[in-house]
Amino acid sequence: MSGKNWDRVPIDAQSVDAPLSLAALFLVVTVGSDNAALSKVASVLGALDDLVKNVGFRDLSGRLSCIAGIGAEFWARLSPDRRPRELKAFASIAGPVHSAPSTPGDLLFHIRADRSDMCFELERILLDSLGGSVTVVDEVAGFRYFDARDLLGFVDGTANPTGLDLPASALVGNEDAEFAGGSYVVVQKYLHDLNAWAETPTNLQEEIIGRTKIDNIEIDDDDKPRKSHKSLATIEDDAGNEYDILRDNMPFGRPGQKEFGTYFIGYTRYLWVIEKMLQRMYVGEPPGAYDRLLDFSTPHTGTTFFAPTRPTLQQLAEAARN
Ligand code: HEM
Repeated sequence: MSGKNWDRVPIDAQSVDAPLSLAALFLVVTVGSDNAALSKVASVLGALDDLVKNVGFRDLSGRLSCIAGIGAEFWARLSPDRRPRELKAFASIAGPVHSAPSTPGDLLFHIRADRSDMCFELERILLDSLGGSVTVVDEVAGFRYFDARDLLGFVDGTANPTGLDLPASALVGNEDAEFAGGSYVVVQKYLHDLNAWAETPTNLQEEIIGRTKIDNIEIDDDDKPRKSHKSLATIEDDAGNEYDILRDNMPFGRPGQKEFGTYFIGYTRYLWVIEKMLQRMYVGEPPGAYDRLLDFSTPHTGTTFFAPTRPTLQQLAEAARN
């Protein structure tokens, strides 16, 4: 990882570094176009920490946390003059076989806890406070599944940065000093074709992911013409520096509806890193050799946000409330 300039997680960052939880809720909303909606949302954002405390204090061992992310369009309404350098709407991608859509979202709330009732309670109170000022466009309740596996049966999250690599990969640094400590967040809701996956022999599944299934060992495929998901998602610059992101993907589903999914969420210091991962997955490297994970996984949403530090969130809320 290049350009390390964090010697600790800054205390005013939102809870990007919260430990992977047993439950999560991903809530995406759009905000009404009138000024009343703007000022209502601003006042709720300003009080978010208190809302989290109200629910979180009822069981501290539940480790409730909530990150608010702001989309590019809504950011421009909150703060027309200052914006994080790379913030823009998710750009849809049309690969030779698979496409990634761009879908609306003004605000993301990434709620995590070790108890799903705490996630539920915070979402309920949050939406109650926001009232008619927002429209819910997507809401997904995720759960931790055996050994942190996704519904395809592979352990998901192993290569995440830890220790000081975490802030160095996930939090903006001095390259954009005004927004240092914030994080770009990209989400995509994927639905899987589990029948087709089940018919795929395990050795081919392992080739597609780039790790063994049972014991989660990396498979070296750097010299292969058809790269695995793991290799396509590994980003290096010309000098050989690797750029990581922080993922907190969660399985979700409704077996009765034959719905089986992975909610992808990535936090990154540089938005271009996730954009490059997506290009390599959808267009392929070399072009055409796209990520075969996509033959079994279809994205239904795609949205980009910026999660500013707590003081920046307060300032934005304060300015827009008046
Ligand atoms: C259907 C959705 C997805 C599933 C089920 C999935 C699953 C996995 C699994 C099982 C691994 C290997 C273990 C690990 O290191 O976590 C992995 C690695 C990784 N994935 Fe995904 N993934 C998905 C989508 C994405 C997307 C959309 C991105 C980025 C835009 C991404 C980025 C990465 C990265 C950076 C790694 C680590 C690569 C390394 O070894 O350095 N994944 N993913």
